[in-house]
Amino acid sequence: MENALELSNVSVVRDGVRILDRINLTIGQDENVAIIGLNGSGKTTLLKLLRGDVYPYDDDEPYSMRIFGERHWNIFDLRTKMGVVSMDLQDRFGGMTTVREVIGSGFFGSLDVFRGMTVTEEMEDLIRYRAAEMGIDDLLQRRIEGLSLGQMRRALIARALVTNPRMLILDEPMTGLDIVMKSKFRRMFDILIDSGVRIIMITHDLSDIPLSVDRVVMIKDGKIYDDGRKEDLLNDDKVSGLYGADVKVESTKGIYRMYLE
Ligand SMILES: Nc1ncnc2c1ncn2[C@@H]1O[C@H](COP(=O)(O)OP(=O)(O)OP(=O)(O)O)[C@@H](O)[C@H]1O
Repeated sequence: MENALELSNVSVVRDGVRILDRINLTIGQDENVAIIGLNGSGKTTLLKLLRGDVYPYDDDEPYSMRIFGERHWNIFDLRTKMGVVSMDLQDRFGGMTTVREVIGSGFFGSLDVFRGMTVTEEMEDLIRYRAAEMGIDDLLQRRIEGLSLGQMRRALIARALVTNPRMLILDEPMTGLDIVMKSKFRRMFDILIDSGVRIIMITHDLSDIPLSVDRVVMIKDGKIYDDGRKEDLLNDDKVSGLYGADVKVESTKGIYRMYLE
């Protein structure tokens, strides 16, 4: 089986600054991964690279990047196989858009489904199915302007899932959620993983990492700082090295927490 991702010696340069620096990263199709690192370390740029929003820097040294085994991708096909939930997406929908439209827009990679696009009965079924899976099927006709953060986030996850992607990339999906909602989201991601969806989660908070995500990739200053199993990397030494501060890490029943000494 081909790997989901294979990056070899890949850099991203913006405005003359090397934001990702000769990254080597392979993620198998059965893996679920959390990507952690300080603000500005390059996590979101990595996501943009995978989505085709930014391109590898054509360095003197050769690089290669394969996604689901392919070197070249039609961006539209790629985006149906890789669902993304990110904070910037949340701000880009107008308040009058309904939950159904938000979810349906996932079929077209757009922010509005009704601009000359046909939503088939099969698509409607999938919209309802994913809405029900996220527990928001009663909100389908609601405009998003009055939604809570948790409801909106669920709508965006349903949107990302509507094309039955192989992989879901979550860029800080728990930011702004309260402790109870975070725990619900963690369990929801575990259920999705059980159902066969693979997750790559970018996060600042170790307690966001679902039980079923067992690999951690640490990014520091645009480089892979460390990469391995959760239980080997989420400890005082490694996390303190990553953040450049005295960090204490604790775990209870597979959920990790960190705090500054
Ligand atoms: N278009 C750009 N031009 C110049 N620098 C950029 C550009 N985009 C990002 N950067 C810089 O690249 C670095 C990495 O940014 P990135 O958003 O990938 O970090 P991040 O790890 O996702 O941070 P955060 O956790 O704060 O979201 C930052 O220093 C950022 O300022």
